[in-house]
Amino acid sequence: MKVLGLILAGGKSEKLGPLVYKRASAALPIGGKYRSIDFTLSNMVNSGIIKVGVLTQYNPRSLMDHLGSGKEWDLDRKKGGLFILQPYIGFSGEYWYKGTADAIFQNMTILRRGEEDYVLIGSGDHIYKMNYNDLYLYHFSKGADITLVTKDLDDSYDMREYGSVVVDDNMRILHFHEKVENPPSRKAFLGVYFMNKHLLMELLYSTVPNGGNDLLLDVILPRINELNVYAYDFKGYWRNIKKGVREYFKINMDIVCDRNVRDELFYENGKVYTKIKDFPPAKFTANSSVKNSIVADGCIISGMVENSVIFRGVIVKAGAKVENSIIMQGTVIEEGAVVKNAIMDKDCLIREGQKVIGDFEPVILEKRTTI
Ligand SMILES: Nc1ncnc2c1ncn2[C@@H]1O[C@H](COP(=O)(O)OP(=O)(O)O[C@H]2O[C@H](CO)[C@@H](O)[C@H](O)[C@H]2O)[C@@H](O)[C@H]1O
Repeated sequence: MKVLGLILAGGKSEKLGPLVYKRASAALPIGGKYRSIDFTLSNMVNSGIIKVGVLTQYNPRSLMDHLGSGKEWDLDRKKGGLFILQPYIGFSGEYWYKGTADAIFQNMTILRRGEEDYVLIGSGDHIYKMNYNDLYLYHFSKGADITLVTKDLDDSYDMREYGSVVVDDNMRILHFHEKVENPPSRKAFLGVYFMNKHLLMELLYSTVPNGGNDLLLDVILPRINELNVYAYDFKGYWRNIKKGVREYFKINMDIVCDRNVRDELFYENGKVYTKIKDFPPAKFTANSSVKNSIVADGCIISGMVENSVIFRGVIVKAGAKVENSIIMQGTVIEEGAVVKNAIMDKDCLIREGQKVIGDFEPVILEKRTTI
């Protein structure tokens, strides 16, 4: 069975503030060396998908730079491969994507021409590890037209931010309430769809030209009773960086502090692939002290680092302290500086003795800030 992968990566994620001023959320650095999109893209490749279209729109430069030819995911290939699907100016006008359905509709050629029978749609914002083969088997066993991946969310998620799903005893979806004030259940839609490609094409042809631009709200939900739409419960770790700065911070801290999360994301069901950069190994000098942290290649640590994620090429000089923080590539923290509860974007400079201290809400320093 051949499956086409589509990754929605074009939304503007306003809740991430300065972190997405210059990049798409799908390109946000995660866990010391990855970008957010690596997780869904690697899940697809690890599940045997060899053709993937990435739908981009908002701030695509660094995302495209990261994806390149797709070789890191083994997608630079003659059959299949990686397709970056950006809006374009055509003969009869400009075509910004007006929503998720419109984005796919405008790239109908990739659906029409491909030899795949099925399509799996995911998002570049989600951090999880999943083997989609189990989803396919489930879909066929239920005789489903469409299967949506769901999860029973605990109290650490605000259910008002998610689609809330009500199912019958057989997991067929009876009701779907999109981001409502009083969600009827804690079973949330995770933004992953699986269906027959020809069904998707039919649905798009009959919806998008009539002004329905959103895949969930305009294409799927109006037909939820008419089609067999099933929920597939995912039990593993799943979070969405798009939900805000705290969520982004939490995901990184989960990777540092929770062994189960690390095992699940990085040691089960295949690897998470990413763009490799040839930095030398990290160096810890004689007076450094590093506890419960991730430190990437190219770093030179002479100070103290605790409960933090330190990306490539960061320098923490003698006597400096970094605690509960995410420090992105190329930042320099000079002698005696203190950084606590902070997210520092790339190439910042914290001068000798300066303090950058956030509280429950981490303080964010934009790219190339000097303090
Ligand atoms: N014009 C465009 N072109 C290309 N890509 C675009 C796009 N507009 C948005 N996207 C991308 O599509 C994905 C879905 O974004 P949406 O804004 O449609 O929904 P959201 O993630 O808030 O909720 C959805 O996902 C959550 C789970 O995260 C569910 O609970 C909820 O029911 C569901 O609506 C994101 O990855 C986004 O970047």
